[in-house]
Amino acid sequence: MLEMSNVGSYPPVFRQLNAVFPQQNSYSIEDTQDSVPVPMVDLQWLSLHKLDETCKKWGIFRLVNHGIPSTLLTKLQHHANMLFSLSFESKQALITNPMSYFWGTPALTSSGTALNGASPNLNWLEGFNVPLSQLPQFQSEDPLLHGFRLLLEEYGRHLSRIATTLFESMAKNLDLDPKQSESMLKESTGFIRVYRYPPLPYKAGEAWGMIPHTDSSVLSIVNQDHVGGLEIFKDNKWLLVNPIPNTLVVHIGDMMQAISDDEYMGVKHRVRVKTQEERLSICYFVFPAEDSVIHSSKYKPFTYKDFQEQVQRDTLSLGYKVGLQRFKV
Ligand SMILES: O=C(O)CCC(=O)C(=O)O
Ligand SMILES: [Fe+2]
Repeated sequence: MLEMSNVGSYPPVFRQLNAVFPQQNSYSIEDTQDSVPVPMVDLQWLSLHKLDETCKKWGIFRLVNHGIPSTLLTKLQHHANMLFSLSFESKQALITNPMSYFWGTPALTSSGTALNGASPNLNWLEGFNVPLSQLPQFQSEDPLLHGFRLLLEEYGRHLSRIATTLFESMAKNLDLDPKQSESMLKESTGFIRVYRYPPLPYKAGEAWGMIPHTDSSVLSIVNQDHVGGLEIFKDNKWLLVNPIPNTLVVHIGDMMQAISDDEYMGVKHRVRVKTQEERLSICYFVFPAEDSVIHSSKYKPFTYKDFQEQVQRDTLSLGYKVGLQRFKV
């Protein structure tokens, strides 16, 4: 149950309507959403065939036997929760370069600041952006932050191992040009985003933790807590991807979709917020090298930099990302 004393930890924009917390959920996820049997992929006993089929049919899968100790997952979640529960002002002061603290939108500039602009869509979330390759530069005397950094580094090493194994297997399945593959996963392009989705005050009406989108990444790997709220758009329905302990959720990102010539398609997803419970998720994204050209029979040649700039323009002018459609041949 949410403590009123925690309200000072939320960015002010999420507090103004917080005078009264509702006693009951204004809606129930279970009423409107089915839980969906997203396929499981076992990393230890990886079946290339199953992986291929799942990427083609779903664009998303659950990953088990990933080799991340459950104690690391628990410790990281615990640390993230402690950091989020600090006051808003402390987070602004403590989460500094190369990390950044953002809220209201998951769309960030390349330096990690929130791209709020004129966007009419307030996403009900706050987060820490962590560029993994720059993390060693982050120095803090604060023991909580120092511990957080060490955990992120350890977690980042696992995620980079997992993303590499998955990507190499996908590249084999798709018979990708090794030159193209080489620029897709760079040590320098791994990011972690740690999100907290505050509870949605009853009076705030409709708001999404994250509005519907596909990810701009090559691959994204999501570690969600027990609360739930991640939904995917499949067969013309929004379906809940309920949390399963020690199980990650892997998304095919736009860049993987492009180099696979749309054989693997990312699935549109969103995050629903609850009225009484906040949700934590820890997401890893890997992107291509900025300047390497992405070739595809379905899209005009473009670099990830071109793509990101287009996404930023659309986010500012329209309030959402158009994505790969902008590059269709
Ligand atoms: O928090 C989540 O579960 C999903 C986050 C997400 O979709 C994203 O950052 O792109
Ligand atoms: Fe996403």
